Amino acid sequence: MNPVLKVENLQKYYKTKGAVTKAVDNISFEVQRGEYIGIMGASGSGKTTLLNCISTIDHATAGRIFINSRDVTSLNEKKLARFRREELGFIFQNFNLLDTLNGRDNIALALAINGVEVRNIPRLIEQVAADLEISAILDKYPYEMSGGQQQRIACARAIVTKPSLILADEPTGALDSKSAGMLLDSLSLMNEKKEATILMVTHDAFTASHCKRILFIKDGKIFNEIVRGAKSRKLFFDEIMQVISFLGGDKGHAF
Ligand SMILES: Nc1ncnc2c1ncn2[C@@H]1O[C@H](COP(=O)(O)OP(=O)(O)OP(=O)(O)O)[C@@H](O)[C@H]1O
Repeated sequence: MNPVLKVENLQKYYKTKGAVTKAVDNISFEVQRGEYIGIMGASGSGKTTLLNCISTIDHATAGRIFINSRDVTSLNEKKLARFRREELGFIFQNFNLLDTLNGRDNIALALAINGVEVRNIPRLIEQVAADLEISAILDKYPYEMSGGQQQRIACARAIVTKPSLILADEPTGALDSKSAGMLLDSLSLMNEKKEATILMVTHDAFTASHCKRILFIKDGKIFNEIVRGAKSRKLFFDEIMQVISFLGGDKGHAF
């Protein structure tokens, strides 16, 4: 089966005042359907640049990115906008819910924008809410929800359109540890129950320990890769911390 994501010799250089920064320096990797992959690395290592290229928000300097076998580096802006809507789901650090809509309508909007028939929308929302165990908060407005609850609505919004790939940028960054735990449970449910393919950028070793595989980025290159396999989450966490200390991060907040 073709990978959901194939990154091939990706490079992204920034030129500022005569100097060139190689933010992404010849990175290649693949993500298979149903994977839950984390990207870790110190501040400035190139994680966000890599994610922005994959999410088609930024243009690569060289190399190719295939999502569901489509070369997104060759699509024009109009096709990209449609591609993003149909094939990608996004979870941001700051939730990005619309304040004037309740949870249900925030999720409904994603479906409506994708052209889903109005009569099918309530059923799809009930289903995703049951799967992610958020039925009780659907009628709340964002200001009535905790950060963790908002982020779980954002998860539902990201997955309800059945995207090929869900991209999460520091999804636990703005959450306290209890809310982060709830959100991580939602992501694991999405991955296990709905076979969602998730790529998540994070600084945090606890967050990363919920992934099945982690790529470590250093100076724009892949420095190391570790796979959870049959290991417990705790053992995987210890392994992540070992790589981090090798890379020079501190213990409390990973990098
Ligand atoms: N628009 C830009 N113009 C010039 N240089 C940039 C730009 N964006 C990022 N960079 C540089 O590219 C490198 C990688 O930055 P990037 O934001 O991808 O790192 P990161 O790993 O996501 O860091 P952080 O964890 O702090 O968000 C850094 O050296 C950064 O200064």
